[in-house]
Parts: sequence; structure tokens; C-alpha cells
Amino acid sequence: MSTTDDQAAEAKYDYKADEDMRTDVWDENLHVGYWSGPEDTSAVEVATDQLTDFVIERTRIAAGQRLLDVGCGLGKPARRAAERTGCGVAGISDDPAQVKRANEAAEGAGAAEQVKFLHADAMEPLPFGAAEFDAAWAIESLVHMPDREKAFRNIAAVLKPGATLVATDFFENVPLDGARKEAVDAFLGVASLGPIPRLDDYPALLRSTGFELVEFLDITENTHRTYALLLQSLYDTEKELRADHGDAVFDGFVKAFKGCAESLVPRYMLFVARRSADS
Ligand SMILES: C[S@@+](CC[C@H](N)C(=O)[O-])C[C@H]1O[C@@H](n2cnc3c(N)ncnc32)[C@H](O)[C@@H]1O
Repeated sequence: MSTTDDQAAEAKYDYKADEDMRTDVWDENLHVGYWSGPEDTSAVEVATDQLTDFVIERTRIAAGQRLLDVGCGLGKPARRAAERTGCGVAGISDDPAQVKRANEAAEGAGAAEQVKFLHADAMEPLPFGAAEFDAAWAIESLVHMPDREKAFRNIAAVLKPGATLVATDFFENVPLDGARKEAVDAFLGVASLGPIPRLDDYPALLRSTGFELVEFLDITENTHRTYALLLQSLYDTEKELRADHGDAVFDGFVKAFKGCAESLVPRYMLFVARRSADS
């Protein structure tokens, strides 16, 4: 290592400034992969689509219905939902550059009529009418938001009563200490993520924001291979990454992904919730 661990831990990667690092190291799906078990050896682009498919199935969205994608990234999951189900999708991101890229990609795929992306912040009331959507999802975006309660209230306001919300999120089931705490702190710190919620708090959080929890799945073991693969990918492109982003950022990522790969943290969930009829 060319910097100390302390310097690496302090190095902050500018999450929004550089989309290309994430797509070069990983995929245009900006989320973890899903592997059905040890025998599933799918490559990253397949495994990340497998996670998207897992989410799509649970939205129960159908042709002609409208899906809200909260934290749409580069729009690959939304395009897949539209293609597989025939639904219309409105995606939002608080990053205008992402929105532009997502709309260009939808246009390129001939899906611009069916899939549209807008610049909007989920911490503010959303730019849609009441009860406009049949379903919503938030794939790995909640961990970027300072206040999940606000996000859920804003989403609830634009969903039909009985509509489905599916989300993936990180969580903590037991207080972390030692190597596991260090690994999670490094992971959150390197990309300014957090906070990570406690599992016990989740059902009440949903209830108080207009949802009922329908299904909860701990998919940590199905998704955790992500960190070892990310680490491998960092090493594969080490020279370019060090040149483009500096040693401190590179070393910070290595530390974070290595710690996670070795400690089975952070835990990762998928939940399905139903918009309450009376809120
Ligand atoms: C890890 S990426 C996931 C992107 C996409 N869901 C996917 O799976 O490919 C997180 C996304 O959440 C978005 N995001 C973070 N905070 C947000 C906020 N307050 N409002 C809207 N989008 C937000 C980011 O801009 C980014 O698009």
C-alpha cells in the first residue's frame, strides 16, 4: 500500500462525480448480484440482472400499469422491468447526470415512450400526482438517503392504496463490533453511505409511513459474493484506478471490500410492503 490505512479510511470517493468508475469496476446495474447458491456461477452482468428479476417478480407489475423507480441509477433495472412486463416506468434520481444518461440509454433501446427518468429528490414531495403508481421500488438507493421515513412517506403519497413497494436495503441484525464493525464503517465511509437501519426498527418504520410489511428476505448469503468480485475487479484495474482516482481512494475501496468479503457484512435484505388502504 502506498498510503497508510488511516489515510485510506479518510479518502472520500466522490460518488456522484464519477459514474464510470462504478460501471468499469462493476456493471450498469448499480446494485449487488444475486446468486441462487454455491452452484450458481453467473457472471456479474447476469447476477445483477438476477437481482433485478427477483425485485420485478415481487412488484407484480403488469402490462399497462405504472411503476415508480426511486433512485434509478443508469436506468438498466427500469428498462428491464418495462421489457419483461410491458409496464410503464418513471424513474427518479437526485443526480441530473444520471438522469440524462438513463434517458439517453432508454432512447437508444427504443424504450423512451415507455421508460422516462426525471431529476427529483426522494427527500422532497415527488413530482407526481396522488395515487399515480401501481407499484414502486427502491433498489439499493435507501442507503444513500439521510431519512428513510421521509422517503417512504413521499413514495406512499404517489402510490395507489394496496400498491406494492419492493426495496432492497442494508441492515444490521445484531450490534456489530470488532472486525465486522470496522468493515461496515469502512464500507459506509468510502462512499458516504448510511445510516444502516436495525432490522427490529423496520416494520414500525413502514407502518408509520403508510405501509404494511408483507415479506422480508435476508438475502445476504445470495448477494455477498459481490464484495469478493468487486475486490477482484479493483485489482484487475488497479493501475488505471490509481492513476485516475489516487492511491488513497483506491486503498480505501480495497480496505472496505476486503473487510466485507471476509466478515459477511453488511447484511442485505429485500422487503415487500403494501400501501395501506387507510393512509
Ligand atoms: C446504488 S445506486 C442504485 C441505482 C439503481 N437503483 C440500480 O439498482 O442500478 C443509488 C441510486 O439512488 C439515487 N439516490 C440517492 N439519493 C437519492 C435521493 N435523495 N433522491 C433520489 N435518488 C437518490 C442515486 O442517485 C442513485 O441513482
